[in-house]
Amino acid sequence: MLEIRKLSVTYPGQQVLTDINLSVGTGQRLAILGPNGSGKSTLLKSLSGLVEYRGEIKLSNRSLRDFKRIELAEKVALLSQNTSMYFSYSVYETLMMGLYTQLRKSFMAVARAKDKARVLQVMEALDLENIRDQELSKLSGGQLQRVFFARTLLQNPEVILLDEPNNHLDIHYQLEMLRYIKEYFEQGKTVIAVFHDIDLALSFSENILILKEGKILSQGKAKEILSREFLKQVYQTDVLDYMLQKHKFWKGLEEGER
Ligand SMILES: Nc1ncnc2c1ncn2[C@@H]1O[C@H](COP(=O)(O)OP(=O)(O)OP(=O)(O)O)[C@@H](O)[C@H]1O
Repeated sequence: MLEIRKLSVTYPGQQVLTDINLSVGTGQRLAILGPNGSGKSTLLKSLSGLVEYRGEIKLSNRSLRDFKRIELAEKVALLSQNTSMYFSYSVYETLMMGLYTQLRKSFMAVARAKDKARVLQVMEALDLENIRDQELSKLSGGQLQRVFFARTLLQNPEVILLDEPNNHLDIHYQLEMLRYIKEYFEQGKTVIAVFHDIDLALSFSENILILKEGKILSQGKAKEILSREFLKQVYQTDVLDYMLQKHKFWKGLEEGER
């Protein structure tokens, strides 16, 4: 169980999150939506101990502040937008690093055959074998995103935080990633993900949280909280009208117009 009470974050000269209260049960999935700059990434960063915060964050009844850095890395993994620090490593090396927290637990400080087999399995699932020896600096945006997603999976944490996991991915990989995340859910992992694409967010989870200007505007089941007026208020645009226009195009395809 992840419990957040009166969480506030201030960057120099700017309060970014204010009085966030939230509980996410073990094995639950939660989609976070909200306009640019509303504090979504900052919320994920505070849950992974990367920013200073006021208030309290508890994981399994223990304050995040009481975890040692490496202990927290074993429990919480963040797939973030900022991944440039690994650029001189190969795909395979990066994925092996994802296993680091697991290897620490074993008596041997080297990867066991079982661990290497897991890396190979995840590489295969995410179509990464053909680029296993390439440096990260030479990959496309979508390949990179898959590498970092694979690395997050290999960390095998209790809580997975995904910041726009569908970024750079074509439709095939977006759906593959959703499938993978669902498998995680079935294994009792808590997954919290930030989305800009509302459709993808809804495919990911019926539980949603809407942030605006650093505050929780609403939280609950999508069917209960999303309305035309509410979405207009969140995004300052008629989201429903846009969705219906899109739908007409697909309906036309289905009905053999093209
Ligand atoms: N390291 C930082 N130092 C100072 N201000 C920051 C920092 N990171 C983010 N901010 C500011 O905090 C606010 C919230 O940023 P955050 O990245 O959390 O929003 P977001 O909802 O994830 O945005 P987006 O949808 O554009 O990714 C923004 O005004 C941003 O400029």
